[in-house]
Amino acid sequence: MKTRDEEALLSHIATLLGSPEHAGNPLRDALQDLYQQHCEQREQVQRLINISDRYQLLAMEARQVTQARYEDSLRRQRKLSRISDGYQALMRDRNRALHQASTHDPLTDLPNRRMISERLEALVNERRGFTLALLDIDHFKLINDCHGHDVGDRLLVAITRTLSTTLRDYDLCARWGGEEFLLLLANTDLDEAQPIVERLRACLADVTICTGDQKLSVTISAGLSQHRFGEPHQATIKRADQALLDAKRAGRNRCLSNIS
Ligand SMILES: Nc1nc2c(ncn2[C@@H]2O[C@H](COP(=O)(O)OP(=O)(O)OP(=O)(O)O)[C@@H](O)[C@H]2O)c(=O)[nH]1
Repeated sequence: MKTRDEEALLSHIATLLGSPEHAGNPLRDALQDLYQQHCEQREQVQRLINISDRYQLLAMEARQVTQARYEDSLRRQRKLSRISDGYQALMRDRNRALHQASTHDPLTDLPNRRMISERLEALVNERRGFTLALLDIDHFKLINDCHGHDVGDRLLVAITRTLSTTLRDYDLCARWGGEEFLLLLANTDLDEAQPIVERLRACLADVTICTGDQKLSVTISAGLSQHRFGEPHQATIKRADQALLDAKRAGRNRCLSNIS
């Protein structure tokens, strides 16, 4: 029954029950009880509906609070993970920069003494053959003294560029000291290394830089030595250094090999 019909019926019954005209009707008491009972049940149902509505409202509010908390925590987690990603990228960059700084020379960007020493030690441990060439710029002090340290630096960088482009991909060239470079020619014996270093010497002699209206170039001296199996790499370097000294003493601008 529709609520409006029910309301009309109840109102009609109430009118009937209140009318003195029906006071003696034998069905009046039964109708009165029925009316009473119906009204009580109606109130009870209404109370249940109210409780159920409140419960659903509370449940909905609880769901909304939970959802809001979940979204908030998700936002925080995303923010944290963005911060963590950024931090990790920063650490990666820092580590890369630190590694580069600890293994490379800042002026020329060539591998430094530490890096080539580690490579040499590895080659010795693996019992792989190699030849070393120690290169030294002739009279470099004169360049610094006559033209200044900045010009000396530019010349070092220009020489480095030619060294890097002239060598084979698998050779390694490191800045060994101020104006000294150490070339590692892996899997190469002295006979093969000599023409390579000679060619390099010729290329380096062609390197020029301009300062004012002057063009500057330099020559280099080189000492070569082949690694002997079983000896530490320092011994091979020492022999290359001795050959370099011989090249300097013999007048510079030449390559000499240590075959002793
Ligand atoms: N511009 C510049 N000069 C450097 C650098 N490192 C070392 N030097 C200079 O290189 C010069 C090396 O001089 P010496 O060892 O006397 O040798 P040299 O004048 O080249 O003479 P020889 O080796 O005997 O031919 C010094 O003047 C150092 O100051 C550098 O990074 N930049």
